[in-house]
Amino acid sequence: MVTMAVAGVSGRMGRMLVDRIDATEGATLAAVLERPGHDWIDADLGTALGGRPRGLVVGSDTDAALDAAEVLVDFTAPAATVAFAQAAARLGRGHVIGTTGFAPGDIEAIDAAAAAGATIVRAGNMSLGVNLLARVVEQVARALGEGFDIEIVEAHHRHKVDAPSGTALMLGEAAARGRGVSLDAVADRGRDGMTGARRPGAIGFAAIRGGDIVGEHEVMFAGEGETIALSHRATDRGLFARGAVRAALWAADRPAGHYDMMDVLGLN
Ligand SMILES: NC(=O)C1=CN([C@@H]2O[C@H](COP(=O)(O)OP(=O)(O)OC[C@H]3O[C@@H](n4cnc5c(N)ncnc54)[C@H](OP(=O)(O)O)[C@@H]3O)[C@@H](O)[C@H]2O)C=CC1
Ligand SMILES: O=C(O)C1=N[C@H](C(=O)O)C[C@H](O)C1
Repeated sequence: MVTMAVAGVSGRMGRMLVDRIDATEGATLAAVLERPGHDWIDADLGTALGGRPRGLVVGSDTDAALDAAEVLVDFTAPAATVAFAQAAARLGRGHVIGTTGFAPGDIEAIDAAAAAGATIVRAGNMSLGVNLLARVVEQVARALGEGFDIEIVEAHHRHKVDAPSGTALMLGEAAARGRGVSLDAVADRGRDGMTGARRPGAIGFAAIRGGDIVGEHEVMFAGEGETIALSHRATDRGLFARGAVRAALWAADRPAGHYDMMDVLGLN
């Protein structure tokens, strides 16, 4: 039985993770966390979720949660995630990171935590479909070369706070890998006003925000006289929770390191 803790348990993904862990054979929910000062702190999780008490109290003490659990599943916010990774390193635990919106320095801190003893699985998208799509995008980008312009369009619900989405960046990285370039060198992340003509070799990003859209991504390869479009549409957030719990089961008996969902799915 793999013991798991969920961070950000009151959030959209936090609630999904509780349901998914409860439904997964071989997984048990051992601790739940919210940020200090949150309304749910010290409440029984079952009651906070509007049901019966279940004898699990919402806390804000990361070390106590990691004493109780082998793996922390974390869909929260960048600053919180970096601190969780450092705690996972200190205590030698697994850390599944679904959080997006990181700055480059955050990724360096997560890498350092993995090097210092945490078993980290991090992915901007935990679904099988998107991870397969990333593989296909890499191959298509390699095959087509710079005669085709790459544009990535993503759409999400009105509450999303980061753009481009973690998934869009993951797909951009895959396309850049296919072309043998660094995404940082070619990304065009926002156009407005007199932008000038498209930069040759750019990988462009556009973000739509509205309503309750779960997550939609399209990678467009626009050439002369033809366009190829590869897309993924998530219709149920439970999809991401399923992938995250699979990653947590996988991480429980792996050595420390920084892995991604391709490792979990056996696509690497
Ligand atoms: N990789 C993937 O497959 C997916 C990734 N995501 C990503 O997951 C993240 C969360 O998304 P979502 O659930 O929609 O967002 P929500 O805002 O609904 O949930 C985030 C939760 O984290 C809590 N939180 C913030 N700081 C801390 C902290 N220090 N300790 C504990 N809890 C904390 C928030 O509390 P409060 O509201 O009080 O600040 C909130 O409850 C986003 O970055 C999103 O992009 C989402 C779906 C899939
Ligand atoms: O915030 C979300 O909701 C999602 N975030 C992830 C991202 O940034 O790509 C994954 C998914 O698209 C939903």
